[in-house]
Amino acid sequence: MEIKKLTNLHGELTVPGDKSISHRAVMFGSLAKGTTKITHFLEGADCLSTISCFRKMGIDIENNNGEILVHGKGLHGLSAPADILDVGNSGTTTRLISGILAGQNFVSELTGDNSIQSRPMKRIMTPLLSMGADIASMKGNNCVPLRITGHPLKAIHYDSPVASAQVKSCVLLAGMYSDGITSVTEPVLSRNHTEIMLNYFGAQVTSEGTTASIAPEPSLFAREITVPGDISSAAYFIAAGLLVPGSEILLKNVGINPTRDGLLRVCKDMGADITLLNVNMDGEPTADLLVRTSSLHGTTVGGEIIPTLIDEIPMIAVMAAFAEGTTVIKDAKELKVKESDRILVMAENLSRMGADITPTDDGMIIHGGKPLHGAEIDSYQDHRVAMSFAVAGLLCDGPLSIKGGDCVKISYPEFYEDLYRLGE
Ligand SMILES: O=C(O)C1=C[C@@H](OP(=O)(O)O)[C@@H](O)[C@H](O)C1
Ligand SMILES: C=C(OP(=O)(O)O)C(=O)O
Repeated sequence: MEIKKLTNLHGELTVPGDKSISHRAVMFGSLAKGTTKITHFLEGADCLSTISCFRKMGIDIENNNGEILVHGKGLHGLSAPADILDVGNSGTTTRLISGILAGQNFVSELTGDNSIQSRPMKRIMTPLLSMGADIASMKGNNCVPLRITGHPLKAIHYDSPVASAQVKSCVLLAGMYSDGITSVTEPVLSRNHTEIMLNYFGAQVTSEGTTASIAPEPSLFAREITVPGDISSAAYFIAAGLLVPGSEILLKNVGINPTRDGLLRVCKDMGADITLLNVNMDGEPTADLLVRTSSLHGTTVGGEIIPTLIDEIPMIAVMAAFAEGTTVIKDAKELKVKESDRILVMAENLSRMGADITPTDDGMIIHGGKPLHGAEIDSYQDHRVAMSFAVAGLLCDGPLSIKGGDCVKISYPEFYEDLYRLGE
């Protein structure tokens, strides 16, 4: 994939629906009674994997030109899949569905692509096993393929060693099939879409600080859900709008849930000109983001903000390379266990472009402002890496190409079209 140069970016864009919220809408809609209607659903490969898994468990899911109808069958309405469930590339599908499968009255098996087969699943197996679940890694390496023999579970309190919404959600979902109140405390608050949406469907979920609790056996009822634009997808346009000279873009209806909006706070620290318009705080908060070219400087990103921008760190690393001064990213060890090792992959590729970047054990140090040249970038089939370097390619000197650039289909199938449209 060759990245075309753009002189400036102008106009309006509605980014696709939030990936985390799209997954959850299909899952919870499947477990609710009645028909859930989802608009602005993200038709990326990850969310299509979630749809395919629930179809295999007997849920009728219609896709009418992007409007999704999930004909839910209630908490105990799933049926045994005839076939192995394919989670594709999606960590969210794998970890959330495992919590649901642990409480069913049937056996299921999950598998996925090479990347997902090397991502850690012990983090969900540990709490599920302590709830009495029967879950095993079929290769004995704590990764997928997983085999789950469902049955009723014991309620637990789980002190999670990682701030992970996937772990938290897995335990809360298993808690729906348990014999009492199940709760999870995490070291730092992670995204809370599960808590918000399960309550909307009729479950009783409470949150206090970094602890979320759920009551068992909820009656979930079908809902209408409009998925906000994904701030993780908006991130590439925020960065491009800030960095490409003479740009002004309006990103419409972007989700700004405080457990997801860390990127906006970091951009502000770096000197960005971003104005929030039409802020709507009902349910999942949203706003239109007006982004204008700004001269950026380095910053330090670490601590409690990390889970609120974890998927945006590849883009922040590229922004830091074009900003003046030093940026330190720390407390972000989780980057090593995403679709690729995002610390090493960002350091390798940015170095190829001539950036001054040092990977560390839990992040990276970037001395920005050096002129960057084009290079051949390897995405390692990681969608966030590909999109971050597409933005870098607009700005560097000379041509930039991305190996495996079509992996953007995981979270943003129309990414290149949207980018080039704003540059016309
Ligand atoms: O719950 C979710 O929807 C997600 C949680 C995060 O992962 P972790 O829970 O592993 O931090 C994030 O990186 C992922 O893209 C989506
Ligand atoms: C880490 C990501 O997703 P998942 O964990 O669902 O594969 C991501 O989208 O950046």
